[in-house]
Amino acid sequence: MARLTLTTLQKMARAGERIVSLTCYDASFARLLETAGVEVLLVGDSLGMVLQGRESTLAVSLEEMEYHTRCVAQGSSRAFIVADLPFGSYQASPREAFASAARLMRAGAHMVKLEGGRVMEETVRFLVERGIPVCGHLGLLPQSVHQVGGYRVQGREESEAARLLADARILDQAGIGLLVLEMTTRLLARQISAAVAAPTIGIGAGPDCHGQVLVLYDMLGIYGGKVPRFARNFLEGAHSIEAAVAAYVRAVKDGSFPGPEHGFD
Ligand SMILES: Nc1nc(=O)c2c([nH]1)NC[C@@H]1CN(c3ccc(C(=O)N[C@@H](CCC(=O)O)C(=O)O)cc3)CN21
Ligand SMILES: CC(C)C(=O)C(=O)O
Ligand SMILES: [Mg+2]
Repeated sequence: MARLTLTTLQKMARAGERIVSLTCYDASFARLLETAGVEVLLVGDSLGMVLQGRESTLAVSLEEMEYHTRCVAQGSSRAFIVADLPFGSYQASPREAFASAARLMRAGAHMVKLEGGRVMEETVRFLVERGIPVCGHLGLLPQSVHQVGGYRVQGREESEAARLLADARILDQAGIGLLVLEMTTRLLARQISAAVAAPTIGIGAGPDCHGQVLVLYDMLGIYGGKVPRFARNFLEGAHSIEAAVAAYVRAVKDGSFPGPEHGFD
């Protein structure tokens, strides 16, 4: 089977077919996940928490992201690979972002993801104009955890929701190809999903996004730290890891995941 492209993902979203994504950090899981039907492999800086045991994503280096991106790319032939730009590798300037993004693309990513709204407008344009597809990330921004003061739901206040919706429009206009929405209210995620051209991929953002993503270790129930309420352990009741991932793929496709208990009103 041929490689999934951004164009195919965007067509799926427009046709109402939900996009299925999981985080992935190595070759063996890359093969297993895409064989089970996962379409987007996200090499997330969450690896700082689930692989390295740190309490935030801030310490993850660009070298580490390159290494894991290379591992995932080696094991994958079908999925669309998105790699996180880690903290400190892109915020200072569009040029810094381009240099970092180029390293992830050369490691095998098909798109890079960066956190932030209007402050990233110029950077998104700079990368996209130079041929690097960009995924936005709004809502809870784990790289800003010490500014926000914790991993909390975003957009509950009306002014905050209005700012996030405006940020989504700005990123969309700047040329993002996908948009991750993390830990927002269901209503805000629905409004953003209707307002932007880029397909939205939700994590703790309710069922109305164009797709869903979870941290792999959360959906297999093997993360030792605090597991967010929006995650579900799909290994429970499954007889193998492959079956657990297949159950996740089915649940996202048929809309049964996420349920109300995995979201925020
Ligand atoms: N294992 C793991 N799963 C994730 O989803 C994840 C990471 N790591 N690392 C990067 C970010 C950080 N995330 C987190 C981390 C903790 C909570 C959490 O503790 N949430 C509580 C509080 C909810 C609230 O205050 O409203 C929860 O019960 O969900 C949420 C998201 C999401 N991402
Ligand atoms: C949870 C996803 C969206 C992420 O950014 C990560 O895994 O780092
Ligand atoms: Mg991340």
